[in-house]
Amino acid sequence: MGEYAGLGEVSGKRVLVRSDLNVPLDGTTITDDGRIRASVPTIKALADAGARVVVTAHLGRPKGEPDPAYSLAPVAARLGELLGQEVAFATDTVGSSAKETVAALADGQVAVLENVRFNAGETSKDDAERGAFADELASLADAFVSDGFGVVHRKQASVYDVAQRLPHAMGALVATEIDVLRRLTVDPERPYVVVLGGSKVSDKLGVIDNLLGKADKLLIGGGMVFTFLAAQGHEVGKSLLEEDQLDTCRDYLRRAHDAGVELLLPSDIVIDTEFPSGDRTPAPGVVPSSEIPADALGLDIGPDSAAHYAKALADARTVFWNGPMGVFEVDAFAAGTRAVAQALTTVSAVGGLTVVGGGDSAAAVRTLGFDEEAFGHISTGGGASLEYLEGKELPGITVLLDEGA
Ligand SMILES: Nc1ncnc2c1ncn2[C@@H]1O[C@H](COP(=O)(O)OP(=O)(O)OP(=O)(O)O)[C@@H](O)[C@H]1O
Ligand SMILES: O=C(O)[C@H](O)COP(=O)(O)O
Repeated sequence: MGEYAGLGEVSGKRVLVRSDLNVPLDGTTITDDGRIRASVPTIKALADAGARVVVTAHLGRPKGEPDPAYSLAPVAARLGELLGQEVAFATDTVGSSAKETVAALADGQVAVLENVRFNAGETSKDDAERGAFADELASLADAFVSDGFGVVHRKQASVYDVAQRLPHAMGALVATEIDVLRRLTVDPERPYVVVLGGSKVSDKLGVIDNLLGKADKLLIGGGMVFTFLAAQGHEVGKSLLEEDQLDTCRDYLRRAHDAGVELLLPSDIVIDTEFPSGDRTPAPGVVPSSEIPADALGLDIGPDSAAHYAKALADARTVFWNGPMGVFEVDAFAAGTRAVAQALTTVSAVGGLTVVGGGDSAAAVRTLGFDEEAFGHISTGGGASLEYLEGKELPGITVLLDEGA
């Protein structure tokens, strides 16, 4: 016998758990298992309470049909290691393998269903198509726990529609993440500094709109830098550039100035002539950010900028960081990311709140050898945490709070 908060007695019940197990893979090798580890407590609590736990999750962005490169099989195996118990794996999501696997579960056992995005209904914009797939998912379970914080900003069948079809509860991970992010939005201790980088530039520019009214300083790094530099009229060579966002960046620069928010751009850039690839030895150089050669591309913030950013973070009491400062996966372009991570640990050490959000940012702090405990909170959500900070409605959260659901 055992209960789960919000669901009551779950012993003997089939409980569908939506986790975010979208981890970086090199072939079938998981290069960072942070999201799997973060998903364990909810799955374990349900299994310990005697539930028959059915985990559904996505990996990458397959095109609505099976694609072996995106199979969750290696993830299920790793989950089994972390749970210390066997985890069954269904080779489809709602087909005969899923049905047989779920039917074979005993109380306290766990199964993982194959990548939910192998089904077109999962991400369909058509409510009926999504609903029909959610019906199939829901038929596998008696109750639903939403624990995939990294996907709560997606109105997708396994995140949103399924919650309308089953008794549901918020998982422990989602509850913790929301709790920390609330502390960033409701009266954050100042100075409040936000560091933004990474490569999903247009996805992330939107958050600046909202942060201009909230943060004291905004530090820009990663691929995001070059659209700002281009907006200032600089040559950016072959660097990542989103031409259609130039006006937006100009607007942000002007508004930051008017609002007295320090919007910092790097003064120097680490460049190379090619994007790093396995068979080529990097040939990094450093140039002022206003002098990027036409045949080069920017791959990290330069050493002067890294030192300047570390200084800008030194007196912060609250920091949110999303997106690496450079292509940290390659050592030659990791120094900027390392410097920012180091500066955050210093803020944490003197009692400030530091939050790292984003799959790659979280992976970066771990692969660069930092102790996770040196940060206040490492969020499993990239886009999700940004949309929360933007003040946007998160469908995967509102559906849980909706009494009618
Ligand atoms: N100057 C740059 N040019 C191209 N890519 C860059 C540059 N700087 C960083 N990157 C790449 O950005 C990627 C991470 O960006 P991304 O926006 O996905 O961040 P994230 O922390 O994973 O957030 P999310 O979880 O939202 O995806 C890394 O793989 C890194 O190599
Ligand atoms: O990696 C993420 O941010 C989440 O797993 C969501 O993935 P998505 O951006 O493909 O929806």
